[in-house]
Amino acid sequence: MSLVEISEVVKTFAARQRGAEPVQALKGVSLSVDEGETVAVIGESGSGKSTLGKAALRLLDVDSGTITVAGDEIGALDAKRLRAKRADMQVVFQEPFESLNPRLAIGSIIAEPLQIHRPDLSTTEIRSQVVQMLDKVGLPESSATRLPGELSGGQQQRVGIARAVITRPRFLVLDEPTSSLDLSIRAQVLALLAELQEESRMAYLFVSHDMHTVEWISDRIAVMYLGEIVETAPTRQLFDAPGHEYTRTLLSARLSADPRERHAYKAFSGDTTVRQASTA
Ligand SMILES: Nc1ncnc2c1ncn2[C@@H]1O[C@H](COP(=O)(O)OP(=O)(O)OP(=O)(O)O)[C@@H](O)[C@H]1O
Repeated sequence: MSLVEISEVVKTFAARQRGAEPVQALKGVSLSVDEGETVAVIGESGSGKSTLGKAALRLLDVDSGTITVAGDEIGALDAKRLRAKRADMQVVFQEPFESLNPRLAIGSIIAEPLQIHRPDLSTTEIRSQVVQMLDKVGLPESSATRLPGELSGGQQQRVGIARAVITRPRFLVLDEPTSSLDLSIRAQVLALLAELQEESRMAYLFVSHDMHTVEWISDRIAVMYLGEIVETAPTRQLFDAPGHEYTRTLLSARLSADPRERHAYKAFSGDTTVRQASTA
């Protein structure tokens, strides 16, 4: 059994506008992630990638299906056990600044998960772990007293990563963690994520629309289209010999979430469901 087992997950959202149809964001999605493995989820905007990432951590409840993380079916946990389980499964979002409290010093932000999950630790122990963590993510110790707004985007994302891994989770969801960063900084942050994974054997579910990023970081790739996984394959195999026609379109278009580039999909002529959707 894999560290993370997602099985037949269905999630429907009520329509955002009155009178519109509900959105079936996940239509029976199954996916597994092993210890030490990075599985990327790719697909165009609105295909359900973020919903899958959130469901995998029970940041939202699903309609049906099961998600097991390190032996616990997270949908079945009561509030107290779910809270404890959060030490084991964490998330890094796309916009570091939006996910950091602008009024808290960096040291306090990174310490917070430890204060919640490790009440046995003394203030001195927590402080020492925060200092070690700053070093590990490549930030100077002096940044502990700074506010998020005083750091660059890349440094802010290092803080987001430090906060996510300080409780030594076994499973990390990374939702476009480098999309808001400049290319050179992006490479550094990806290298940091790879290094952390190598040390701790964390399982990564890596949501992205950037083919270059996923080619570099992932072991396997799941391709999502309109709430379904249409193909899962080892990264090299997916790039060299994509099995599904939609994947081929994604690769040739070097998918962008930018709607102005959506016209690329008009060229797609895959199976009926996909063709109908791409021209809708
Ligand atoms: N809270 C919500 N209420 C209603 N609809 C939602 C909600 N969250 C997501 N959706 C819809 O569910 C579908 C999947 O959204 P999701 O954000 O998972 O896609 P995505 O592939 O991550 O897209 P992006 O790359 O733009 O982040 C979309 O049609 C979206 O509009």
